[in-house]
Amino acid sequence: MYKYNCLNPIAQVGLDKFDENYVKTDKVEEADAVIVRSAAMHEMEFSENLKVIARAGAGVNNIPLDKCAEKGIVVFNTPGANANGVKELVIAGMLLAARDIIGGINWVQEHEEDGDLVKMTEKKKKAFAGTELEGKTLGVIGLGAIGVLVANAATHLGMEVYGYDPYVSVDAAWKLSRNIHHAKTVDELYKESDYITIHVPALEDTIGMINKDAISLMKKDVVILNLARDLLVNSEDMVDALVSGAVKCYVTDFPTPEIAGVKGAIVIPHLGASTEESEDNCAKMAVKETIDYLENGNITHSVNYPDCDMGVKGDGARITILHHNIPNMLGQFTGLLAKANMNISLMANKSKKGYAYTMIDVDGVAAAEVVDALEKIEGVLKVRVIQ
Ligand SMILES: NC(=O)c1ccc[n+]([C@@H]2O[C@H](COP(=O)([O-])OP(=O)(O)OC[C@H]3O[C@@H](n4cnc5c(N)ncnc54)[C@H](O)[C@@H]3O)[C@@H](O)[C@H]2O)c1
Ligand SMILES: O=C(O)CC[C@@H](O)C(=O)O
Repeated sequence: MYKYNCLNPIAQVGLDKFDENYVKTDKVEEADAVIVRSAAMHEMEFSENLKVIARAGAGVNNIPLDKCAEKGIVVFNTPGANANGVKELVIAGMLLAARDIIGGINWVQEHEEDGDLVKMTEKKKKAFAGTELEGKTLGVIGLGAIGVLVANAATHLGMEVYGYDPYVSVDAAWKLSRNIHHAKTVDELYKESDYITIHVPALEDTIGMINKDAISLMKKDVVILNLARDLLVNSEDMVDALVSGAVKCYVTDFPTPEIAGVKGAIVIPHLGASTEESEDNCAKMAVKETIDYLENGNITHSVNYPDCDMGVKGDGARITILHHNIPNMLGQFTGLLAKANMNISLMANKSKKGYAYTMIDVDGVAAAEVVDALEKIEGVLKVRVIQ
């Protein structure tokens, strides 16, 4: 029996995938698995029992990845599961920036009781006129799951699109329309674009990347969209740019006291992934990853451990070992098993940066003293036996 805890509301269609071997608990300290959306986990203490954290979403900057890795907790996310929801909100954001749709709707609401609303409308509407997206240039920073969808969709709106991503995956490159211009530097993208949208994770080298220096390279009246993370944009520099008119409009999915209420800022309350479809997709993927890890030890879409898959566990025991990526670990594991006269039927070992994962299928059961001995090997972080 496994216990799971949800730190945020998670779509029921995903939780329904947990069968009778799983029970929901409100006590995070007794959970084997935690399913989370945006809840901040950096200050949390993790119990020895916690084996997996599944982020029903893409961004993982709310989770202390290294602390989890050191405690032998595998963290998953759900790549691409909410990408379409975000793409559609980016398109909406560009349209809201291009025309004063919000101002117009607000005006109608203010005058909804006026008897001569129809006549007033025809006089007033020029105040809310705008421009079209067709023919304008869009720069997309980050060509991952969301960036590719946004870039491709924008070409269908008749926009000229530049994409920048020095680390683009082969998979993403295959999906990218051939009409997208490849920006070799982000500065080139800044210079060319009427609209700029950013779709990168919050990392050391991306935090604050949209700052006064970057803005100084952009066209005057540029529209900037940030549905990725607030930290990517230096808010002080953005407020200055909106006030001076260097940036015409800043569309953000992250309300902060500095930016909310500034003229030219369109501030959305983190709704990028808040669609029925995205929430369902994320929940289903997060639960599937969790079950496969708990029951088979397989890792798919982890952000702090390597992916590693040996299929469905067979009749014998499966020993899984999370450990540091250092020399002679495999030799020590197999040596111990050989000494205990245990036969290995299947084995896999994968590494990712400083961490590694070894899966070993043995015939029969795994003796407790062997497990104890494995746990004592220096560099081993967690040993699990799935019987
Ligand atoms: N508003 C929301 O509700 C919402 C929803 C989903 C994702 N997000 C945010 O959007 C981000 C992107 O999501 P995704 O699903 O496309 O992720 P992804 O991992 O598929 O794509 C990220 C892309 O950024 C690229 N990248 C990394 N560093 C870069 C750099 N310095 N310059 C240019 N490109 C760089 C990577 O190569 C990758 O292709 C997430 O990390 C998350 O923070 C927000
Ligand atoms: O869970 C959410 O609503 C937001 C998710 C989003 O920020 C993400 O990074 O996937």
